[in-house]
Amino acid sequence: MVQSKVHVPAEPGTHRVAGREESEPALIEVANVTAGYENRREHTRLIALRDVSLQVRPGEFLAIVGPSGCGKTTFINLVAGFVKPIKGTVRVRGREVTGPGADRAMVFQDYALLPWRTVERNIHFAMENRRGHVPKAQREVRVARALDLVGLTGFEKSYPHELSGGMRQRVGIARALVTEPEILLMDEPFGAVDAMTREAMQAELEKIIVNTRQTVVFITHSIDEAVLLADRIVLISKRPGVIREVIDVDLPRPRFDEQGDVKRSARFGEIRGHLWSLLADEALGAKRESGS
Ligand SMILES: Nc1ncnc2c1ncn2[C@@H]1O[C@H](COP(=O)(O)OP(=O)(O)OP(=O)(O)O)[C@@H](O)[C@H]1O
Repeated sequence: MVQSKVHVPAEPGTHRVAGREESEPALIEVANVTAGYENRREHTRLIALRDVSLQVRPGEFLAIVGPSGCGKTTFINLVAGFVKPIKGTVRVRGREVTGPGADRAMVFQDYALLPWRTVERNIHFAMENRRGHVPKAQREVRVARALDLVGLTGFEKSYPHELSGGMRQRVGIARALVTEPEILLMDEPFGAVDAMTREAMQAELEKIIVNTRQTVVFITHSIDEAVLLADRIVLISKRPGVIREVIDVDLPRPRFDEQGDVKRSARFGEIRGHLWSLLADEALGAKRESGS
């Protein structure tokens, strides 16, 4: 495995968010994982990730970036329990992941809402399919709280087709939050919304996780989004994916304010520039290999 940790020196006065110190035991532990997909018809196997090891601390916001097809979704699906490793182990709180569980919830890029259900019924749906019965009164309270967190109070009776893309994605986030999972897995959640909505949703997500203190694994194709949201950024190189670099983002929080100070800071520019050059290098490497 190629795993280096670049040291982009920290600015004096910046600090880590409480509860995210290096010494804390890992919440998610991915150890020497190789994962891929069988093609039964052709008796072949595609290796998507090779010998990946990574630990995520409780309350940490981890962003995953890398070229298309490098295995980002495969990584998140391993943690979700949708994909099983060929080699290695994935553990959450020390217990091996053998399938999906109530401690993890996924937010998908395409919202994955049920069109025939109202907003509140879509959110209830997440609790209907969980082991461990939540009493009805408590379910109502949880739905109201999740809607409040994503700023959708008042839209309980609306149907998905009556909402904008950004609002639909907020329903997707509320549906993940309502089960009160320890870990939020987000696969390019803002990829389908316009730039303005995306910024607003990034700010909202930061507020939510400050409130809930959830651990987040977040896939994005946007360098700015990764730097704005993450405590650490993992760069996966082209297939078969290996971890090329892990970057600490030591920008102070909250990172979203009316003046947009963080985005204008020299430190933001430094980290962004570093990530850009790594990704450009990946893209050039892929071009060289394909001979174009
Ligand atoms: N269900 C599947 N069956 C077969 N191959 C798959 C399957 N899912 C993914 N792959 C392959 O595994 C590799 C990694 O895919 P993955 O979706 O994890 O990449 P990604 O980094 O998330 O890509 P993107 O950024 O384009 O979403 C790709 O070559 C893809 O074609």
